[in-house]
Amino acid sequence: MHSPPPCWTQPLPKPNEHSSRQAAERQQILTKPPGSLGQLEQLAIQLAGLHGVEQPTVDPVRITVFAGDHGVCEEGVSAFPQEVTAQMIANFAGGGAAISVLAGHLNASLEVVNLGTVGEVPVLPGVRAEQIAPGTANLTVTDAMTEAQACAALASGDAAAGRAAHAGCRLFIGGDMGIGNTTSAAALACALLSRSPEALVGPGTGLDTAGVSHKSAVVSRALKRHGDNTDPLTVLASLGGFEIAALTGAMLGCAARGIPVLVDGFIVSVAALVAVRQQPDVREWLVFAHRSAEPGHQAVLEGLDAKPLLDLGMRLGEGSGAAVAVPLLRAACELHNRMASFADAGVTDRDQSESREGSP
Ligand SMILES: Cc1cc2ncn([C@H]3O[C@H](COP(=O)(O)O)[C@@H](O)[C@H]3O)c2cc1C
Ligand SMILES: O=C(O)c1cccnc1
Repeated sequence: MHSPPPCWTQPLPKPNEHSSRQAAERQQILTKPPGSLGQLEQLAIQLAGLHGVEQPTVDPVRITVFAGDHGVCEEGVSAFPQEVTAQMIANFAGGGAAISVLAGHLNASLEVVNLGTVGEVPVLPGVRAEQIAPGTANLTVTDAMTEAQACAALASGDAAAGRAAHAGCRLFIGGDMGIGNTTSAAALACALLSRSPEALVGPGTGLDTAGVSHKSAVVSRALKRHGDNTDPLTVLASLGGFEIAALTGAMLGCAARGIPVLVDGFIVSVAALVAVRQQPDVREWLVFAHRSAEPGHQAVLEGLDAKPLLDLGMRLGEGSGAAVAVPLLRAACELHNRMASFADAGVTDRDQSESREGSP
């Protein structure tokens, strides 16, 4: 009997309202016009509530990249061949991938979880072999995963959240690697948001216009086969991927353990959408890092009522867009924790001057 990890159904913790209130009050006494640090103020207050402290920090940061292959690649939906998934796992371990460089630059710990690739992956440092199958099934023909496989992937993600908690991490970034996964993510988003493939399918790694049309038709066939079921586990198993399901499990697992998640681009946001449909309370634990250039991302962000911090035209995945936003979260915390108050710095506050002006 396979079942999803406990975070799939158990109540998730709420942010600590007392700490957010304390942090909001602190923002009012720092030596700046109230609100002048814009979104950085809201970020510090949100992180304070999530960590249950007046003065939050996001370090140490954990980045976990989940990798898996997609059976739908046999429909010709990616500009790149499927063997790239396994090759990139080796590149993550070797330090040459974008996310490897960013993790080193940020002093964040990086782990890679291989959930199953067509190409063989040797034993590599930093790569966990958690093979479910050598890839999902072709989702135009049959369910991408059995429910047992989807549950195994959710559990892998939850276990990654558990390792991050055990290591004392205060911020989690999930990344994706899987050639063909923009097709799976678009199909999931169409099913959950009741949108047409034409609205959500994009070029992924670089399809031309004809390629995008073909990919839309592939997603249409998948949706026809799937039907109108919107149960999150059913949709995930039918149209998802191992790495997408693991990302969903990781986000729920992080919320369950009180770890905020910095959400990357299109793929990770779709995994977040699945998580939110299952457990709406997970939403409060998510900070959205960037808007991907993959056109479907905007609709997914709207479905999550999310306003991302950055819009850099990035469309890589791997957790790279989230990694790039880490310095903003660090800056928000540093400013919040280290700026002087009006009283401590001997700077006249607005109310003080008003009361002086008002006095006879
Ligand atoms: C060298 C390389 C590195 C990547 N790193 C992330 N992706 C990203 O692109 C893929 C999704 O796009 P599509 O659906 O068009 O295949 C995923 O593997 C995603 O992680 C990469 C893609 C390539 C080619
Ligand atoms: O935004 C993403 O996550 C993305 C976009 C294109 C290709 N891979 C990932």
